[in-house]
Amino acid sequence: MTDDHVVSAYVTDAELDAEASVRPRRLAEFIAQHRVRDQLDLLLKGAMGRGTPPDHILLSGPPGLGKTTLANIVASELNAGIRTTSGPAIERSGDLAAILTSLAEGDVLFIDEIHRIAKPAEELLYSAMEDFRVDVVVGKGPGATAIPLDVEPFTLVGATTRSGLLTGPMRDRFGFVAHLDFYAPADLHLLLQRSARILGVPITEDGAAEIAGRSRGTPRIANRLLRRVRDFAEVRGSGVVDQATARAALKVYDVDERGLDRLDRAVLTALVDSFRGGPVGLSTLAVAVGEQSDTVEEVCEPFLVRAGLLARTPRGRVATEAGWRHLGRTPPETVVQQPDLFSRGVDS
Ligand SMILES: Nc1ncnc2c1ncn2[C@@H]1O[C@H](COP(=O)(O)OP(=O)(O)OP(=O)(O)O)[C@@H](O)[C@H]1O
Repeated sequence: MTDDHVVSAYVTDAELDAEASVRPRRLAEFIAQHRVRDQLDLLLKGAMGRGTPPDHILLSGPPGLGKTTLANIVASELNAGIRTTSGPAIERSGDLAAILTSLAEGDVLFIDEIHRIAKPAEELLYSAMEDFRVDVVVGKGPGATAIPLDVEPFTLVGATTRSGLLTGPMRDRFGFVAHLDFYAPADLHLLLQRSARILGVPITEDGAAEIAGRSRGTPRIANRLLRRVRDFAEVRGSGVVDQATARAALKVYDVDERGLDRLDRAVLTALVDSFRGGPVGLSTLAVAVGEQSDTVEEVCEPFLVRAGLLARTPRGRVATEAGWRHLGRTPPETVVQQPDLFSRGVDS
């Protein structure tokens, strides 16, 4: 899914070049996620020492946290070539066989959204991953023949936002599985300073902190907000990204101090003001804010739930205590308590 709102974790095609300019190329430049970085470092160095390709690698986690970046880093660290494709792009097993048989020894094959690969292609991938060979079936019915083809030893890097949708046999074939988690504000602060340095944007400590706190734990959003604040600083300010500039710029884009945008706040406000905090059904809530149920469910709710501002209960959506307080209201005594997953600083 792609959409263009400023705090979306998804990338638009128009942004790809802007993203590429700040994308880390080596493991040492990859900010935070220390556990994953350490484990990958060992895996890659071990394999390089032995002169064999490392185990296949599965990266899971929400969009915008660095899976594509890590896949490219794996290839650079191994001094290997990389071929990139995605699950939905592989419609027939023949498409995948063509890619696999054209790989050079030691290449990295990166398959994004690997949970969306078609079943016949997935089965072909099993033998390629395990035995470095594929059986390509030629013809149909009783006359069909399987032609075995060799595949050069390679490393598959699979990325998925929905690891629960991967089949057991697929998951079992990855020797290394890593989960990327949301970034703590302190890590996004470092990331923003690095990006600002690369882009030649002067940024102050409090400017970086202001943007980091509004970035929903997601590097992609942090980098996007930095680009928007830079525009504001250059057009209406002195060119320096400081706290006041960041606040003024993000007000223009309707991103509040927790990273909620206009629609997120509309949902929360409707829940609190029109339904006394809920519970209320999704479709009723969607009508109240004049949006499709899908948009509320897929675009707003995942963040509101993760930020501990809204809870999904069997009886409907409810505003949590933090949700009431975020809008500056006093919650009723019976309100749902919900942990705030963002401010805990996961995995660092
Ligand atoms: N740890 C990190 N350090 C520095 N920059 C990062 C880090 N993680 C992500 N980024 C930056 O954030 C942007 C998004 O990262 P990336 O494209 O790798 O995310 P993704 O998880 O593959 O997202 P998607 O699932 O949408 O493909 C990139 O511009 C990348 O440079």
